[in-house]
Amino acid sequence: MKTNKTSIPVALTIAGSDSGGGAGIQTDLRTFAFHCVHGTSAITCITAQNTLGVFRVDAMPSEAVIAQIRAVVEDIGVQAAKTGMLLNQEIILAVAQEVRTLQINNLVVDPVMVSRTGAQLIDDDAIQTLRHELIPQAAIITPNRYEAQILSGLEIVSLEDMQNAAQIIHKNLGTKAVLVKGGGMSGGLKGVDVWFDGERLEILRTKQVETKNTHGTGCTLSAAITANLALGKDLWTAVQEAKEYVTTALTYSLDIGKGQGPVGHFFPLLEK
Ligand SMILES: Nc1ncnc2c1ncn2[C@@H]1O[C@H](COP(=O)(O)OP(=O)(O)OP(=O)(O)O)[C@@H](O)[C@H]1O
Ligand SMILES: Cc1ncc(CO)c(N)n1
Repeated sequence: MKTNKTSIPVALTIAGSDSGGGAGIQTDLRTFAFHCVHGTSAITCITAQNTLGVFRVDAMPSEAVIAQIRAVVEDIGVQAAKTGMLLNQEIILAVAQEVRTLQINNLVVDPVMVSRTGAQLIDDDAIQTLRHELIPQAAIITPNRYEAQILSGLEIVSLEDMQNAAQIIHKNLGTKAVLVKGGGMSGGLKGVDVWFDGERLEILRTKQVETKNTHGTGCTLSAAITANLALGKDLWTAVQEAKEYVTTALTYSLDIGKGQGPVGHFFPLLEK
């Protein structure tokens, strides 16, 4: 039997491993697969994590992160890439240098700094390096409420605050577009995101999904944007379709573990 020689877009995720499979590398690769995009990865750290929390984090040596990125880009090539949990200043610097040297385009930076519950995940030096070295190379960054507060210097409680923060971040940080995510907002703003690209200020609204199982929403959203860019979609279309994807994944979220379960990606199969 002859094999089908399939040409397929390729995306790269530079992120941490989540042993519970709900966020990080695991959900990124799953998201790429459900977009029919071949997923490649550079692992930055290994978390011992489940639906209840993160119990241990081990960083990879920055040389190992560099080697993974080079192995993928120099042989296979990537149409788009995303960064997730980069953990420390040394890894952020290494990633920023590789992105520059290898001329990785269509870069989506999910600036994982603070969890949706408000806990800071990386130290202050690392935040400065993310801000000055990596974010200026991004096509889009996707901060949650708390990350947008750090990057803009604004306290964010209202939709107007989200809009102002998106504009300040765009002006000060040199990224092409900003999506401030509303998962950490209260009341009717949960699920409302704000987009700014220097010209258009848009509000992405969706129905609020009533579930405690929201683990991995941020990773899924940025991975879906990356997959859509790898497929050749423009940035705004990539974001709109990714927002629809994460909303559907939330409505199919998985009731596993004793805490916050992950969003569910199997809906295209379940809906058949
Ligand atoms: N209950 C909800 N209903 C609808 N949309 C939601 C809900 N919770 C989060 N979202 C959406 O999920 C996406 C991720 O946003 P969120 O603010 O949760 O990111 P995050 O904090 O980076 O996520 P994570 O928990 O993975 O770290 C956004 O599009 C947000 O609007
Ligand atoms: C590995 C990893 N990356 C990102 C997040 C943020 O959701 C997480 N909890 N774990």
